[in-house]
Amino acid sequence: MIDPALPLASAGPEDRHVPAPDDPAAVPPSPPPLIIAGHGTRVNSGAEAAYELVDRVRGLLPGVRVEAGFVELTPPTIDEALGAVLADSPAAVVVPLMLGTGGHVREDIPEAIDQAKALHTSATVVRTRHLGSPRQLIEAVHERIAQARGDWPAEETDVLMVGRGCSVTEANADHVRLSRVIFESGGYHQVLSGFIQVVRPSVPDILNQYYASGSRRIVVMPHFLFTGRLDEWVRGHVARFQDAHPDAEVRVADVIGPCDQLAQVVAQRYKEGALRARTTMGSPAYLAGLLLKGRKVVVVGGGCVARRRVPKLLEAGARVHVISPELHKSLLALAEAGAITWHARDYRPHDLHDAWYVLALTDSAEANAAIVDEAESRHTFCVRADNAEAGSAWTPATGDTAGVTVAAITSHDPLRARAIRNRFLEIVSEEGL
Ligand SMILES: C[C@@]1(CC(=O)O)C2=NC(=C\c3[nH]c(c(CCC(=O)O)c3CC(=O)O)Cc3[nH]c(c(CC(=O)O)c3CCC(=O)O)/C=C3\N/C(=C\2)[C@@H](CCC(=O)O)[C@]3(C)CC(=O)O)/[C@H]1CCC(=O)O
Ligand SMILES: NC(=O)c1ccc[n+]([C@@H]2O[C@H](COP(=O)([O-])OP(=O)(O)OC[C@H]3O[C@@H](n4cnc5c(N)ncnc54)[C@H](O)[C@@H]3O)[C@@H](O)[C@H]2O)c1
Repeated sequence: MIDPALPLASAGPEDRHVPAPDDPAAVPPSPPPLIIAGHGTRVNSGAEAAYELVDRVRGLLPGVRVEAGFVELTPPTIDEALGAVLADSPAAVVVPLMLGTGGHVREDIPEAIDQAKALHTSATVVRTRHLGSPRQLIEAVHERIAQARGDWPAEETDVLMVGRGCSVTEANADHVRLSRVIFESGGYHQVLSGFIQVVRPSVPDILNQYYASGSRRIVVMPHFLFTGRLDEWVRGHVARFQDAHPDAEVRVADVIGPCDQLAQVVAQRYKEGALRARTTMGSPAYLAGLLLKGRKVVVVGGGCVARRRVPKLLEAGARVHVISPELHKSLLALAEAGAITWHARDYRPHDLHDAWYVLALTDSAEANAAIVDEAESRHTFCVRADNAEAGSAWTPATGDTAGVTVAAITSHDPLRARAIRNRFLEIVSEEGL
């Protein structure tokens, strides 16, 4: 039976489906939006600082939609902010704006993501690592300590690094580790850790310990992102200590604040997450294994890209015709040996007659466009080396080992495909799979 709706003759190039500008296939996918997942605060200046940071991150990520959501106290909530972006985008990246790995990172933020995803089930949401203590934030801490220290020499200054304190041991241990890093990289007399809640030693514990050991110049560094209640509590402890010990001097450093370094770390986390979001979505290409044995393949252009691809076509047993006024040395050797057929001239219409697969590999955009047009009209898959989106096939990075061919294909990131292919090959031989 013949479906009357089907054309009986193959469509000419003029009938090709040209994607409309609003067709999602016509435009490259936009980068996933970023949700900065903060804690929230009752203190207005803290909330303002969080939004100042959001603006700074926007400056570092042009073209990316950047929004904020909060665990509590400051609107909107993380699931509200995430839900709003998922209404317009198939993927999003959530960066926890948290220094440590406490309950917010482990439970509250994942729960908020699950809540938003329940309403957007096909969405890809990547949650990145928390901020931790990368180089930029250590630098910011040293700057805050230096500002507070003023004219005190570093080696005569004792530093109290104040962490929030929580019920997750690893998070508290990370804070103690950070103090060690600050000590070794800052040249201070001593650096000890104290906590504002849940665990000890407390801020007064350490201040008293410092005093008892003879310290009289102490910088207290509230290791928090923005001003808020915790920061106020630290200042309260210090004021009481000062009243009781007027012969000691204690200077309280500023919190990290919405500085450039913090914005850079958030942007860096976002980029890691955006890469994973892409990975989760995969390449837009459908990967098939072509059995080319005895079938005609036309390669137009005989330069560097052809030199890389022709040997693989020959390994698959294809009858390779290369059309090109000049040939790369290694291809010339293949032509002389009779392994390929060389047509020593420019591409001409009808050159693709009888071809099963075509590669447009010239360095002329006009020639490549004409080749793709002819291939389209013949319904023959065609790679276009200078403009992948205009072709109808992409070449994966491939490699052979132990009776298997592995292939990796990305989306316009051939060097990454190559690196992944290489790792695949290593895994196959290392693990004897
Ligand atoms: C994997 C590999 C397979 C192979 O070729 O066998 C491959 N490209 C490789 C290398 C490579 N490609 C480029 C450079 C130089 C640039 C650099 O150094 O960064 C190098 C390095 C080199 O040449 O060493 C540049 C480049 N590539 C494409 C464009 C045009 C565009 O994106 O629009 C441009 C810009 C051209 C320009 O500027 O004009 C397009 C494509 N390249 C693809 C495959 C397809 C899908 C890949 C995927 O998405 O996973 C796709 C989409 C279509 C296609 O061509 O089939 C192979 C490594 C494997 C191996 O090492 O064995
Ligand atoms: N897709 C990829 O992996 C990839 C990698 C590198 C470069 N490129 C791009 O692909 C194209 C080819 O790259 P290359 O390094 O092989 O270039 P190249 O200069 O080494 O080779 C181009 C070949 O095309 C031939 N040619 C030019 N006009 C022709 C015509 N009208 N008909 C037939 N043959 C013609 C030339 O004689 C030459 O042999 C370039 O546009 C380059 O920017 C793509």
